Amino acid sequence: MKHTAERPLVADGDRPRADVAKGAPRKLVQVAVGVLLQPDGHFLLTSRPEGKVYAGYWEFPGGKLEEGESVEEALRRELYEEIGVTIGAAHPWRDTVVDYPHALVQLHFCKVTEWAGELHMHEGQQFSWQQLPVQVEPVLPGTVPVLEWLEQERGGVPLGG
Ligand SMILES: Nc1nc2c([nH]c(=O)n2[C@@H]2O[C@H](COP(=O)(O)OP(=O)(O)OP(=O)(O)O)[C@@H](O)[C@H]2O)c(=O)[nH]1
Repeated sequence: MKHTAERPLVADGDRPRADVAKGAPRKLVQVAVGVLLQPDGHFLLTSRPEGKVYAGYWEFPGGKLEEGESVEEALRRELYEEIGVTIGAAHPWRDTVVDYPHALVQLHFCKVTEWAGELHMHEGQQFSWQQLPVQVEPVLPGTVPVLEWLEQERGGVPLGG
C-alpha cells in the first residue's frame, strides 16, 4: 500500500503524538534519504546517533530539508555533513509518509550510485554495507518498507507476503 499524508504508516501507534497541537494541522516534515548502492547490490545503512529520537536504530542516511532546498540539495548536504561523502546524481525513487510519535514525516528516497570520498561517521554513528536479508537490528520503522521495495526489485518474494 502507498502511504500518503492521509494514510501514513503508523509507527508506535500506542504512544502519544508529541507534536500534535490542539486544533492545528500537523506539520508534514520533508526528509531526503539516500540509498547508496554498490555495483554488487550492497547498500549502506547507518545507525541513528545518540541524542536523536530512535537512537541506535538502523536507517538509510539522510535528513530534513532546510528552507528553500530541493530533495537532491538536502541529500547532498546531509550526506556530506553526516557521512563525509560527496554524492553524484540523486535519482528520485520512492516516497512514503510515516506517522511517528515525534513527527509526521514525508520520506523522499533517492538511489545514489556515485559518490566520492571516504566514509566518515561525523555524528558517532555506525555504518554497515548490507544486502538482503539485513543482518543489523533494530531497523527504523520507516526503513522497513524500503527493504521490501528492494526485495521486490530483485524479484524475490516480498517480506510479509
Ligand atoms: N535519515 C533518515 N531518516 C528517516 C529514515 N526513515 C525514517 O522514518 N526517518 C525519519 O525521518 C526523520 C529524519 O530526521 P533526522 O533526525 O534524521 O534528520 P536531521 O539530521 O535533519 O535532524 P536534526 O538536524 O533535527 O537532528 C526522523 O524523524 C526519522 O525518524 C531513514 O531511512 N533515514
